[in-house]
Amino acid sequence: MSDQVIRKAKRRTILELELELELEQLVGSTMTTKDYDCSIESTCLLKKELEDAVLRIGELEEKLYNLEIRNPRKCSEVPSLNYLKKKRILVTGGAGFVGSHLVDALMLQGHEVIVVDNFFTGQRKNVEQWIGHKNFELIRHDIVHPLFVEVDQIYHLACPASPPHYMHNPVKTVKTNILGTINMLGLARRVNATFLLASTSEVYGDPDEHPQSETYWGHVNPIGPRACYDEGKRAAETLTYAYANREKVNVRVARIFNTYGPRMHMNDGRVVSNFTVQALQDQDLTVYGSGNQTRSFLYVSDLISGLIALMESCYTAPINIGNPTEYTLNDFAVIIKQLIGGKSQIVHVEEAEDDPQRRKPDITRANQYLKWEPSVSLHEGLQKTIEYFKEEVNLFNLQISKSASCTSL
Ligand SMILES: O=c1ccn([C@@H]2O[C@H](COP(=O)(O)OP(=O)(O)O[C@H]3OC[C@@H](O)[C@H](O)[C@H]3O)[C@@H](O)[C@H]2O)c(=O)[nH]1
Repeated sequence: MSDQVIRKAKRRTILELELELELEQLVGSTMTTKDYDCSIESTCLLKKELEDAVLRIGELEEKLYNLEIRNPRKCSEVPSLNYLKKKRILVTGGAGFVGSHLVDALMLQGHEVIVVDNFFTGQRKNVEQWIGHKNFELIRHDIVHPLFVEVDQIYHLACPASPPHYMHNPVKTVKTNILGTINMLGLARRVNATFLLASTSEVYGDPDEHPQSETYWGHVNPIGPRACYDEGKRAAETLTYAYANREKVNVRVARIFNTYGPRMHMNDGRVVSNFTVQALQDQDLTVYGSGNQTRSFLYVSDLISGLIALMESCYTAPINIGNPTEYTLNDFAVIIKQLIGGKSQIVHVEEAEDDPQRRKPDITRANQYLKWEPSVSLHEGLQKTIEYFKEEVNLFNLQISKSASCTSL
């Protein structure tokens, strides 16, 4: 689906919300006028009628949604591949931020894609452009339970990736990484599928080697607040190579560094979404700790090309996928502020526990074996991300004023 079509759909939603809001304000003002003339009973009656109408609208919206699912929508054109080239591909976590961009790319190549997501952080709207397409299937399923599907490739992305999200339920995060990965590796073994694990730069912990190359073993606090994710992904890597060595599963391991772009959730909690949304709302940009810690930021389309190149390669050892241009968080806050403008100030708040102090990928391997390197500059990637968040913030503000006007009725 093109950016233009997405933007058009969003504009339509905003327009619809604006209309609803106007209508509600109109009804509200009618009520206030009537309030003076009518008895308390008639006001209550009106309120009841309005509540019934809201319920009815909800029912109709649900019916509309079901109809939309039954009637195939107009999806983007995809090439028709012959049976030798066309693959059946499972993407776990395919309704998430990264997963849904991967799904778009695979669908646009003409493959059959099955998305499995438990919708903890994934969102149906990220993949709804494909619902009804003959090459696409969406399954609500939690991969801590086994899954039986026939596929040629598995991209295993399922797991919350933002620190506040993965810390929210650490036991569940560990279960997803261990039981979920065992289930997906078991599936890969049964159906002889190539398995790609979305691992992370967090396996290096708070690194004492810089930049981080794949041969570095890491520096992780095994009982700290980040351990559920860091150790979970380390265990997932261990399982992946155990299945590769003992069960002859064909595996790939991508160590993904900080990635950003459209479809990040407004409340994602990671720095790109936090700073951008804060700046767009004229709120202070919250730098955790001194702001001297560093990160390097990869635009999501670059990550997707790296993941696909890895899956299609024969390279089985872990490989870093990230952008090697490093920024301090202080500098990054200034960049966001300059791009967005507004009245926000940059403030320093409490440091996050066990926050890695320096992070920058060594991408020599990706360069050498995948001929991959990032192609989108930070400036270009941030412009696209800011445009996306502008629309999200507008939508959010409309929803807030809508619910405020409902409550005041
Ligand atoms: O509002 C904020 C949010 C974050 N930060 C800081 O910004 C830096 C980056 O934080 P993020 O939460 O975006 O991401 P982190 O680097 O901590 O973790 C990420 O690492 C790589 C991926 O695998 C995961 O997406 C995620 O775990 C940290 O130093 C953090 O303390 C702020 O200063 N302010």
